[in-house]
Amino acid sequence: MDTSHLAEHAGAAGSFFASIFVVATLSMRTMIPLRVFAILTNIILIATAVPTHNYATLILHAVLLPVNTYRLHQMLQLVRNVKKSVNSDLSMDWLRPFTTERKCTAGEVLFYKDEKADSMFYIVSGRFRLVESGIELPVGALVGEFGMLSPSNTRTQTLECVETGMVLSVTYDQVEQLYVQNPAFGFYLLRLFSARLFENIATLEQRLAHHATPQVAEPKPA
Ligand SMILES: Nc1ncnc2c1ncn2[C@@H]1O[C@@H]2COP(=O)(O)O[C@H]2[C@H]1O
Repeated sequence: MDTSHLAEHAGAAGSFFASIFVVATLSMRTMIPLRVFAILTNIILIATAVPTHNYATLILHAVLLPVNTYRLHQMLQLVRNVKKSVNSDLSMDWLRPFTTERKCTAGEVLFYKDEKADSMFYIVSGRFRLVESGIELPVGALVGEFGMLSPSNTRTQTLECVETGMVLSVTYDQVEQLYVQNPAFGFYLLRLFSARLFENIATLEQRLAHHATPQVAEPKPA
């Protein structure tokens, strides 16, 4: 039986469906649906390349399929870990693949107040202190997000290393990409930012109230 006609039809149908999936993939705005559609496109093109003996397409999509699958797995893991962090304030180890290590020695200043900001830090070890407020940041804390979200993109405080340690730095460009791709990460950042903002407002209110309290004069001895 001549199967060449069947192979031709399978190839044409496959190309038609693959074209639809390519358009769908390229029109996806977020990373997870984009990878899902890319994987479906790879599978269709592999399946249709076999009967038509289109080996170039077969090899290309056989290479792209594991790449897309791995990237999808990474994204899903990221979203899962971010959700855990949002719910229970767990460690942010999931951020590690997107960061650069930086060693800090005691006395070193990571950034100064009012300086232009382009990255945030995740504290891995050592001790770090915000100079103006005196707040000591624990291991596992993320610091430097105000610089990204404030209109002037400048630091609101100075960060000093008190005891030698290590931080992971992540650029705002990278954070913006994660923010757009993962609404859960964006939500985590907003919660962190607003919690600290409220804390700072409460501290300022306390200071103001303290200064506004009328000083009661000591009664003079008779
Ligand atoms: N109340 C707070 N507690 C912990 N960290 C804070 C607090 N307020 C500000 N910060 C951090 O201090 C950082 C100083 O640099 P940024 O302004 O870029 O970002 C700021 C926040 O990440």
